[in-house]
Amino acid sequence: MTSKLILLRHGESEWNSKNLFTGWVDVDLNEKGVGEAKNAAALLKSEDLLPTVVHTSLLRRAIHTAYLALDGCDRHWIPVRRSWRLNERHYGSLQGLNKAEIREKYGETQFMAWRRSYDVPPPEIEKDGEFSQFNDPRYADVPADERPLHECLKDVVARMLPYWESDIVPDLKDGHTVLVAAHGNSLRALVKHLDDISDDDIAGLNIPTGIPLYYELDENLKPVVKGGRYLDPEAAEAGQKAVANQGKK
Ligand SMILES: O=C(O)[C@H](O)COP(=O)(O)O
Repeated sequence: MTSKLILLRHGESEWNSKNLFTGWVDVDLNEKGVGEAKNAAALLKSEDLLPTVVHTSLLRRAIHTAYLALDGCDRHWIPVRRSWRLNERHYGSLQGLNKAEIREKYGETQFMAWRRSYDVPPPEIEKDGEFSQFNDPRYADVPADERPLHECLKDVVARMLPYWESDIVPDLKDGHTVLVAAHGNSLRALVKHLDDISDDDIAGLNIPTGIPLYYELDENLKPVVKGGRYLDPEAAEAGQKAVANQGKK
């Protein structure tokens, strides 16, 4: 028996369009992002891929996207599970800063090391800084020494995988069609795991906003088709290029 897993990065956010590093800052979708989330619903419906359970992060852009995508295919009533472990990568002291300005100031190599290297985290954020979430009540249950002040992708893999194993895998094994509505880098971490992508090669993988990526998984929860399948491959390719080029304008 195979399992059905749908990964969905939130639609474009207010800060995506302003080209700002976002990370754990809780910004909402912009109008385009709302449209993308509604379009994701249409894509799911057209393939009869109707989720029976949804997992989201604790950030409103993913929560809002999940709601719109589910509402649009009449699945607004399914069980929802949320975890900080699906949050975007914590972008440390870069949160709130403009990507093009950071690229200009530090150069392409450092900029890309912070964005896409596997194990170079951006600088730590000050705990009480303007864009810090250290004292946000939604993370009160996360032990203080596990509440990140910055993260590289390796850190995201380390905090996301326990949730995959403890909460998502059991739903897949129970036969659910699982929707994971999350973020560019938490989904890169999950795709790295699913497709067994090397630490070097993951640098080249970008996830577009708002386009469902469907994986059929075998009994060992390995993809039947490596890389899965975007429900709108053309739009996904354009979206991936746009993400790759962020900071260049
Ligand atoms: O947190 C952010 O700024 C993004 O949404 C993900 O950014 P990245 O593609 O620059 O890693």
